[in-house]
Parts: sequence; C-alpha cells; structure tokens
Amino acid sequence: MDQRLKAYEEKVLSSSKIPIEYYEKYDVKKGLRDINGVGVLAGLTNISAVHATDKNGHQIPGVLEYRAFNVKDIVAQLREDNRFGFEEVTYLLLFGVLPNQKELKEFQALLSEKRELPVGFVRDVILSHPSEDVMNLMSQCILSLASYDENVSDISIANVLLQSIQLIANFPVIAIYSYQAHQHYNKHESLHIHYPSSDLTTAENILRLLRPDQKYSDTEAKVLDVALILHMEHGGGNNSTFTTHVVTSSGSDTYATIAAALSSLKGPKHGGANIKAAKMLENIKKNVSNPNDDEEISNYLKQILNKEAFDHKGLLYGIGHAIYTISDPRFEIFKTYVAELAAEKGRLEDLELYEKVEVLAPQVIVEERKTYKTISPNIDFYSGFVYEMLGIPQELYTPLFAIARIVGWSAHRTEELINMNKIIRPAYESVMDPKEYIDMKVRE
Ligand SMILES: CC(=O)SCCNC(=O)CCNC(=O)[C@H](O)C(C)(C)COP(=O)(O)OP(=O)(O)OC[C@H]1O[C@@H](n2cnc3c(N)ncnc32)[C@H](O)[C@@H]1OP(=O)(O)O
Ligand SMILES: O=C([O-])CC(=O)C(=O)O
Repeated sequence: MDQRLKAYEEKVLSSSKIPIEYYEKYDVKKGLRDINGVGVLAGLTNISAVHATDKNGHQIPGVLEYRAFNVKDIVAQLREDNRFGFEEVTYLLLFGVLPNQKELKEFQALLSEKRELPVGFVRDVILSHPSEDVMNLMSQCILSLASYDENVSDISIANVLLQSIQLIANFPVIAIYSYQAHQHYNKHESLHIHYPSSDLTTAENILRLLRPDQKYSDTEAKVLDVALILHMEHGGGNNSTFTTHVVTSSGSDTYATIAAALSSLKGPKHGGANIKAAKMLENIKKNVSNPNDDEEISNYLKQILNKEAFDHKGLLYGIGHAIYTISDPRFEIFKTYVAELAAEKGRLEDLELYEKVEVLAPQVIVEERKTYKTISPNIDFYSGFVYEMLGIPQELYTPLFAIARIVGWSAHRTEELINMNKIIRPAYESVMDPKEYIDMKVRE
C-alpha cells in the first residue's frame, strides 16, 4: 500500500475508535437494536408486521404479515389455487386492500403497459455500461430514467404512485437486460434482448427475458413467483426500507430514493447475502472432504467464522437475523419448495449439505461469539440454491431481491410522504474532549 495511504489509515483508526463500553455508558443501542434484537421504535406502519417476540418479550417463531395477512396463508392459498401472486400482493402492499378479479386484471394490464423502457434506453444506457455488478448498473439505470420524466420532482401521492408502478414494471426488464449486457460485452456470449410479453406475469417474464429460447416450465415460474412474494416487504426498519424512509423524509425524488435503497440492499449483510450464501456453500463443498462428517463441517465453519477461509470476512451468510430469533418464517416456507425442487432437479446430495450447514452454522456462531438471542437461518440461506436450480445466474440473485423489494420500498415511501412531513434526524452523542486549536507553526 502507498505509504501516504498507510499513514492516513493509521490516523483514521486511532482517531475514530469508540470504546465498546461507551455504548452502555451513554445508553446508545448499537445498530439501533438492544442485545435481544428488539429495534428502537422509529415509526409506525400499516404495511407489514415482523414478529419475533410475544407480548412478554419471549422469543417466538417468526411471523410476517403483509397488510395484516399472514404471508404463510397468502402463499398457501396461491399454491392451492395454482396461480401466480406477485401482482396481487403488489396491489395489496401498495394500496392496502386485496384486489377483486376485475381490479387485479386492470392492475396487471397497467404493469404490462408500463414495462416498456423509453426509446433508445437499452442502447444508450444499459448496453453502453456493461458491468458484472448488475445492482450498480440498475442504480445507474434508475437515475438515468429520471431524465426521461418531466415530473421528476413532483412528490404528490398520485405522481409518486405513477413513478413507483413504472419502476416496479421496469425493474425486471432493467435487471435482465443489464445481465445480458454483461454476458455479451464482458463474457463474449451472444446478446439476447427479448421483449417482455404483456400476457405474462412478472415471474414468467423474468424467465422469458433471461433464457435464450424464452422457454420455462409452469413449475419454475411458480417457484420464482413465490420467491418474489417472500422478498417483497419486511417492515420499515430493514436497512434498505429504512433508507427509503430517510431519503424520502428529506423531500428527495422517487428515482434518487430508490437508487439509495438499491445501494443499501446490495450489501452482503442485507440482500447481498444471497449470492454470498450460494458461494459459501460452493466453497464448503470444495473444502470438506466428507460431507457426512458433522465435525469436519463444523471445523470448516469455524475457520470461516475466524476469517481463515472463504471470503475472510468472518460471516456465515444466510444465518442470523437482526429481528428473528427462533425462525425466519420465509425460510420455513421456502424450504418446502427447495426440497421438491431438489428432488426434481437431482440435487438431493447438495440439499443434504445445505441441511447440515443450516443446523451446524448457528451452533458454531453460538459457540464462538457472544450471542443473546437464538440464531437461525434466514431467507437468504436457500434463495441462491433455489435460483441456481432454476438456472438463474448468480449475478441476478440480489437483483431478484430488488425486483421484489421495490414494492415494499414504494409502499413505505408513500406512507412516509402521507404521514410524516418531518425530516428523519436522530442524534449522535459526541464523546470528544474539547481541545485548544493549535497554531500551524507549533504543530509536530
Ligand atoms: C434479507 C436479509 O437482510 S436477512 C440477513 C442477511 N444477512 C446475512 O445472512 C449475513 C450474515 N448474518 C449477519 O451478518 C447477522 O446475523 C445480521 C447482520 C443479519 C444480524 O446481525 P446482528 O443482529 O448484529 O446479530 P446478533 O446480534 O444476533 O449477533 C450476535 C453475535 O453473533 C455474530 N453473528 C450473528 N450472525 C452471524 C453470522 N451469520 N456470521 C458470523 N457472525 C454472526 C454477530 O457478529 C455478533 O457477534 P459480535 O458481537 O462479536 O460482533
Ligand atoms: O429485516 C431485516 O433486517 C432484514 C430482512 O430480513 C429483510 O429486509 O428482508
């Protein structure tokens, strides 16, 4: 490293460290949560509920409700009826009520109409900036779309809803085309830019746009549809949705706000964990000689935790949650699909390894770290494996999360605009001792 940079680094390290005991002394909750995972109350919402404790503060298996409907029930009903649900749940989350058949049809037609990107956008923006990092290119695309909107700064609810619906419809197209640009320009593959079909659902269109032959099975599209539904919304406090609240509260426009939320989501401790979890399992498979030996797997997990293996960051991805303790309900729902898909795709051996890690990783964290709450696998643990079995490339794992979560961000943005009208601005306590300014001539 450049010597100047090394010196700068040392200065920053010595001037920025805050002793851990200060957090208790000043009664500051690190990460805005107490040690049991209960978050500082920062707002009120009608959009969803994330429950991990009962009224007495005791840990319970996680429950997730969208507009007061249990997500488990929503997915179970869709499965029983053998129908797609992403558009219906989008309607529910955005407008607060379940659509009847006519309303749903109208809304699906509106989404189809809005999917189309501005003339020249694919050529001028997407194909001109190919990147392996599809999330970054998506942010670039969202900010570029602002230039095509004459009412970019109009934050009336009607206009923000229009912009949100437009972006919800555009997201799958932008994500897949961004991936295709990367495949073509960086990987020297053929370029496939298929048009979305107005007769198809979001999940079907994703597979149609992705695959060179545009073909997919109904089961594949329905599994993807469930994956999207499970990722759509998770309360106001998750990192990307809270980002949405913070940026919205400053009066910023929809495009800038959603670009900020995307930037938050891509972090490996948040939505970016799905690609990391998949890569971590690949790495474990490569480095563990006997996948039936629990001790060998645990030892390797310990090496990852101690930054000696995999990405040397010390995290076991897809494990643990800021709020959930005993279980993440989305993980539980997802798992039923994983088992069926793995049997169908001949991946039962890989599933066995996942199942071992799912149990052993939380144990290893509890043994090696100071934990106050139960640790369990989260939704990101299996999502990559499911996408892999659907033939979806890793570059698109986190973008798929974004395609779903933009619905939650949009609902929270309108809720913030309707109710708050107050800039979000928490406080930071200064722990500095006052100093006399030192004359340049006498500085060492
Ligand atoms: C959709 C989503 O965003 S779900 C979350 C996806 N993220 C991941 O899967 C990344 C891996 N997991 C994590 O990093 C964490 O579990 C988080 C960020 C999700 C939650 O973090 P926290 O609420 O701070 O965790 P918690 O309070 O339970 O942690 C207790 C201790 O266990 C550690 N820990 C918790 N989970 C993990 C993990 N998966 N790997 C390594 N250490 C962990 C924490 O670092 C902490 O130790 P420390 O005090 O020595 O730093
Ligand atoms: O709630 C959180 O902190 C993270 C999460 O699971 C999500 O955003 O889906």
